[in-house]
Amino acid sequence: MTLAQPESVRVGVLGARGRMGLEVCKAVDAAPGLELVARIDAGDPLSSAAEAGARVLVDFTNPGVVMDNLRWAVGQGIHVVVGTSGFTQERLDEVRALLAESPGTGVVIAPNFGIGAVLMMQFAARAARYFDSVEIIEQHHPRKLDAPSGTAMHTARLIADARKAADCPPMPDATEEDFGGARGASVDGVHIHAVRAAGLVAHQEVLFGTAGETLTIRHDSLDRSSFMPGVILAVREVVKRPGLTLGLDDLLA
Ligand SMILES: NC(=O)C1=CN([C@@H]2O[C@H](COP(=O)(O)OP(=O)(O)OC[C@H]3O[C@@H](n4cnc5c(N)ncnc54)[C@H](OP(=O)(O)O)[C@@H]3O)[C@@H](O)[C@H]2O)C=CC1
Ligand SMILES: O=C(O)C1=N[C@H](C(=O)O)C[C@H](O)C1
Repeated sequence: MTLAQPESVRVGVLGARGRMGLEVCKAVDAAPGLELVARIDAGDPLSSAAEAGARVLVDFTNPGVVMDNLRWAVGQGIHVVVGTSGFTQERLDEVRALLAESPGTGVVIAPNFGIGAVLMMQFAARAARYFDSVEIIEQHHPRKLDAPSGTAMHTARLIADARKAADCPPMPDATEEDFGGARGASVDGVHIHAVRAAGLVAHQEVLFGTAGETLTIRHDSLDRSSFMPGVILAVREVVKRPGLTLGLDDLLA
């Protein structure tokens, strides 16, 4: 008697020739139970993913095209794992509205698939209420298109929410003159400083300060392989989770 094998999950990668896309194709190819059926990059028709029978698409493209990809995929009932940055509240609301029209379809959007980065964000949210000041310094390779990074923006929002919930007063800051953005970008009241330099991959520090002490929480992605366990976990989970899942926190719980 032969036992029926569970069918493998057919996966397509959008942005397949990019820095992340190349790594994701390798990781999907090597993952038991997943089958890489489509590698799609700029200029390739999205319809080739449907023709290849992709059940899940992984998107590592760029903030300018990711919403079109999502509109198409969710319209087809194809689950999507999104790593691409650039997700504002308005964009997330649009994704929720798209999903409401396509019950049963799942989308996971994670600002960062690195386990250490997920923990860094959780720890930062936990610490936020206990310090007078907090600023974020993110550092990336110079070919990154967006600044601040999606991870830094998400961290800032988590910190702002935690401080609001704890009724924290505004952070002390006497700056009156700021020549050309020296204080960085303010996201929900949290300052983010974006560094771009050759040799870097993806790094972030969250610097807390209060009377007589500081706390620095730092995460470094030294290689893009750091993101792969999180991406593969999301591909396996998205087929079981209709609707929008934001971040990896629920998947790791
Ligand atoms: N969530 C996470 O953990 C991580 C997220 N990221 C994010 O992922 C995104 C990609 O990063 P990275 O791989 O470094 O970027 P790359 O520029 O190396 O790769 C993006 C790829 O997408 C291609 N592309 C552009 N338009 C389309 C389209 N319409 N359909 C399919 N492919 C398209 C690009 O082609 P072309 O160059 O010709 O335009 C390029 O090959 C960024 O937003 C980055 O911030 C990155 C690392 C980790
Ligand atoms: O472009 C990158 O490289 C990265 N992008 C993501 C972001 O914008 O936060 C995740 C990670 O920082 C790497």
